[in-house]
Amino acid sequence: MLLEARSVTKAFGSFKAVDAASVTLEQGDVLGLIGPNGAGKSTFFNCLTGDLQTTSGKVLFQGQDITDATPEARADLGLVRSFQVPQTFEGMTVLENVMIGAFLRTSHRSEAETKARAVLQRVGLSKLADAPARSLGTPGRKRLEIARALATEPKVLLLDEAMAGLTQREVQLAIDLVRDIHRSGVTLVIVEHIMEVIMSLATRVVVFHQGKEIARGSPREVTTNPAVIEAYLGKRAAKAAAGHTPIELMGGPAT
Ligand SMILES: Nc1ncnc2c1ncn2[C@@H]1O[C@H](COP(=O)(O)OP(=O)(O)OP(=O)(O)O)[C@@H](O)[C@H]1O
Repeated sequence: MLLEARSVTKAFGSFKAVDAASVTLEQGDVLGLIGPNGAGKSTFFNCLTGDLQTTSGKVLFQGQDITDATPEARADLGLVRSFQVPQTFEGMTVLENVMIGAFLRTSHRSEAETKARAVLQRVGLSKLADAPARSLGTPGRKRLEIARALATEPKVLLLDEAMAGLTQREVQLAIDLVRDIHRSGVTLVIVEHIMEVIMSLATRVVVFHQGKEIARGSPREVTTNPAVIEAYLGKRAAKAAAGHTPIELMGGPAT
C-alpha cells in the first residue's frame, strides 16, 4: 500500500471538519475525492499533504508513519501536491518555477534545468520556458503548477481542483495530461468538482458529506448511489429528480 489514512479526524474547535476518515491508496490508483461544498474534502486532502495537522488518526506512506511530517518531508518521500490557486513565483520565468521542484532531487543547476525542460516538454509549456510566469493565463498556471510538482519526481501526486476555472476544451486537454502522468507510473489523488474529470480519470471514488465518508466505489457506482445524490441535492430534490441521470444532475455530461 502506498498511502493510508487511518481514522483521520480534523477538528476546528468543537467542529469536526473531517470525522474518522479512512482511505487507502494502492500503486496505480487514481482516487477521486468528491462531495458537496463544505464536505471536508480539502481539509482531508490537507491532512494527507501535511498542510494541516490531524487532530487524531494516522497517515502512513509506504508503511511509514508520516502523521507529523512536514509537507517538505512528505515531498521528499514522494508525496507531492498541487495547489488549487497556483503558487507561482511571479517574478521568475516558467522554467525557473519548475526548477524549484527539480531542486528537491538535485543541487546542480544544470541538472535541475535539464529536468525542468523535460517536464515542460511533457506538459506542453516548452515554448513558454523563458516567459515570465506572471504572463501565463489560468490554463498555463495550472499546467505550471503540475509541472513543478512533476519535477520533484512524485510517487503520489495529489491534485487539488487542478481543473477549476478552465473551459470545457481546456478541461479535456488537462484530462489528457493527467492521464499521461498516470500512465507514466504516478499514483494520483484528485479532489475535483467537475464530475467529468472524476468519471474520466478516477479508478475509485470516496464521497464525503459533513466530514464523513458516505460512499465509495467506482465513479459509476457512487454517482448512482441514492445517498450521494441526496447529499448533493437534498432529500426533496433527490426525490423529485428520481429518474434523471444522476451524473447529469451533478454537473457532469449527459450519458
Ligand atoms: N481553518 C478552518 N477553520 C474553521 N473551519 C474550517 C476551516 N477550514 C475549513 N473549515 C470548515 O470545515 C468544513 C469543511 O471544509 P472543506 O474546505 O474541507 O470542505 P470541501 O469539501 O473542500 O469544500 P469545497 O468543495 O467547498 O472546497 C467547512 O464547514 C468549512 O467551513
